[in-house]
Amino acid sequence: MTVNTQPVTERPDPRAFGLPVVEQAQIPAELRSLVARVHDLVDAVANTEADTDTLAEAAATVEGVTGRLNVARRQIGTMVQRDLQSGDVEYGTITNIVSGDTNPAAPPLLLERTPEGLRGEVTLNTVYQGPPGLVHGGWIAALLDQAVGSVSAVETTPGLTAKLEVNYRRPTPLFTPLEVTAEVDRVEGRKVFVSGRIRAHGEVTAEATALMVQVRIPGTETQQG
Ligand SMILES: CCCCCCCC/C=C\CCCCCCCC(=O)SCCNC(=O)CCNC(=O)[C@H](O)C(C)(C)COP(=O)(O)OP(=O)(O)OC[C@H]1O[C@@H](n2cnc3c(N)ncnc32)[C@H](O)[C@@H]1OP(=O)(O)O
Repeated sequence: MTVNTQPVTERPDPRAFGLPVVEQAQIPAELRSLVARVHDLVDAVANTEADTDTLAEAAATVEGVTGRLNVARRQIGTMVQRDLQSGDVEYGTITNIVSGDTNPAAPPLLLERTPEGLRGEVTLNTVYQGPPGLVHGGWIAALLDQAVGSVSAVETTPGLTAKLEVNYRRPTPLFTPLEVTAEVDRVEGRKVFVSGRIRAHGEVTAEATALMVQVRIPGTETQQG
């Protein structure tokens, strides 16, 4: 069910909360490349059995690079503005652990609008491993939290997760395309009831229901209840 209760023009601008906003197109290609290289680096480090000389040399190199990058850091809470294929505008935290554009630890999960809600595909490597060969249950919850939070933000207004219930139906495999979907089920005042699921090979491996509570937007308290 699509619940367009909030016209795009009324979506809150994070700048009104004092948060800096970066347009997605303004993220330098060089930073995107660095994020991808470091994403691969984390996987390499997690799995390497290289000799100790190589490990020591790599540690020194990485330490040096880290120092050079830390000379200029973003403000905490910096947001990224994304233009979805549907024409909608979405805001997200730029270092968001699941979807953040500049976070090498993010898989990342990229979501697009569908007639029902949001949909994305992601394949996870051993960095996200819990049981052997399987995705960590906390990461399954993180993917679902992100999907339901985003669908609530895109179809209504942004909120915080008040409650998230996850049912783990089947093991969720690594190195397998995972389809993540989410939709808004109903809205009651500031409460947005949402649901989401993860499928592997077309079969549901995990599903969630959640309650998002919309952030109070200054000047709209009476309309929001
Ligand atoms: C900051 C500005 C941002 C601007 C722009 C943002 C753009 C972002 C865009 C896109 C992002 C999408 C991606 C994100 C995805 C990830 C989401 C997360 O991981 S969120 C982090 C984890 N969650 C928390 O840390 C919440 C901690 N909890 C709280 O802060 C509060 O408890 C909160 C906000 C949830 C509610 O507090 P209250 O004071 O605003 O509201 P009350 O009056 O307590 O509740 C409102 C209604 O909800 C019910 N309610 C609240 N919690 C409930 C619960 N656990 N179970 C059942 N009902 C609950 C209450 O009973 C009440 O219902 P009745 O109006 O009386 O009918």
